[in-house]
Amino acid sequence: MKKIAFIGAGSMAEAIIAGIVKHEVLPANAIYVTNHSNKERLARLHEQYGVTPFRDVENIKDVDVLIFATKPNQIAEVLPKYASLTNAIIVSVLAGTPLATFEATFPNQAIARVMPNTSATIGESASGVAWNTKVTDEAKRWVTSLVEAIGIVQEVDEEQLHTVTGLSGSGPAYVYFFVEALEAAAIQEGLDPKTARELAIQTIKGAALMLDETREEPATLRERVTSPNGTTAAGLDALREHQFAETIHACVQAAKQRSIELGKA
Ligand SMILES: NC(=O)C1=CN([C@@H]2O[C@H](COP(=O)(O)OP(=O)(O)OC[C@H]3O[C@@H](n4cnc5c(N)ncnc54)[C@H](OP(=O)(O)O)[C@@H]3O)[C@@H](O)[C@H]2O)C=CC1
Ligand SMILES: O=C(O)[C@@H]1CCC=N1
Repeated sequence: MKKIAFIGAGSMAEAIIAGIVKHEVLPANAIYVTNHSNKERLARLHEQYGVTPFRDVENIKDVDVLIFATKPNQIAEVLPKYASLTNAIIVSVLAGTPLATFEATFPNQAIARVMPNTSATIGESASGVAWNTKVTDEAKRWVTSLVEAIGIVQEVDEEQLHTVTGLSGSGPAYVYFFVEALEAAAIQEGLDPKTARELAIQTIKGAALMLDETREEPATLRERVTSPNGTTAAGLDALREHQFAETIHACVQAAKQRSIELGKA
C-alpha cells in the first residue's frame, strides 16, 4: 500500500484529500498531512477525513509520494526540510513554480507538476500534469491514478501549465463569479434571492452536463437555445456589445501571466 504525505493543508490540499478519501483511492490512515502552524486545522482534517497530522519528517521517512501544497512563496523555506526523502515520488500543485525548483532538492527523483482545481473535493477536478525527465512509467501510472481519482487529467508540456492554470486551475472561481453576477442581475430584475439561486445553480449544472454528456460543440448547443430574433439573441447581443469574449481572454491571459510571475518569485 502507498503512503502519501501533504506538505501544506490549505484549500487545495483539503480538496485533494476529500477526493481521495471519498473515492477510496487509499485508506485515510495512509494519508499524512502537515502545515506551518495551524493546529486546529490539522485536528479538523483528522476529525473529518481520518488523515494523520505530523510535524516531524521522521514520521514520514518511508513515504511513497510527497505532495507539496504550500503557496509558491513558501516553498523555498519548506523544501530543505524534506531533502532526506530520496525514495519518494514528488508531486507539486503550486501555481507557476517550475519543476527545476524541486529538482534542485530532489535531483534524482520522479517529479510531477499537477495543476488541479478545487472541484477535486467532489472528484470533478480538471487537472493538467507535466513530468520531469526522471519520471518512471510506474511513477507516471501512480500519479495519474491519484489525479484521475479526483477528476480528469490532461498531460501537457510544462510551459503550458501556465495556461492550464489560467483556464482550469482558476476556472472554478470564474464560474462562481458568473453565478454571483447572474443572481445579482436576476434579483435586480425582480426575482427573490432563493429563486434566483436555485435557477442559477441548475442552469450552470444542466449546461455543464449537456456539454459533458452530449459532447456537442458549445456553439451548436448555444445555437439551439437561440431562437431567431428571440430573447437569447438579445442577451447574447448585449454580451457581445460588452466585449464578453475579449473580457474572458483578458481574464485567462492575466491569470496565465500571474502564474509566470509566481514561477519567477
Ligand atoms: N486554491 C486553489 O483553487 C488552487 C491552488 N493551487 C495551488 O495550491 C497551493 C496551495 O493553495 P491553497 O491551498 O489555496 O493555499 P492555502 O493558503 O489555503 O494553504 C497553504 C498551506 O501551506 C501551509 N504552509 C505554509 N508554510 C508551510 C511550511 N513551512 N511547512 C508546511 N506547510 C506550510 C499553510 O499552513 P498554515 O495554515 O499553518 O500557515 C497552509 O496549510 C498554491 O501553491 C496554489 O498555487 C493549485 C490549484 C488550485
Ligand atoms: O489563485 C491561485 O493562485 C491558485 C492557483 C490556481 C487557483 N488558485
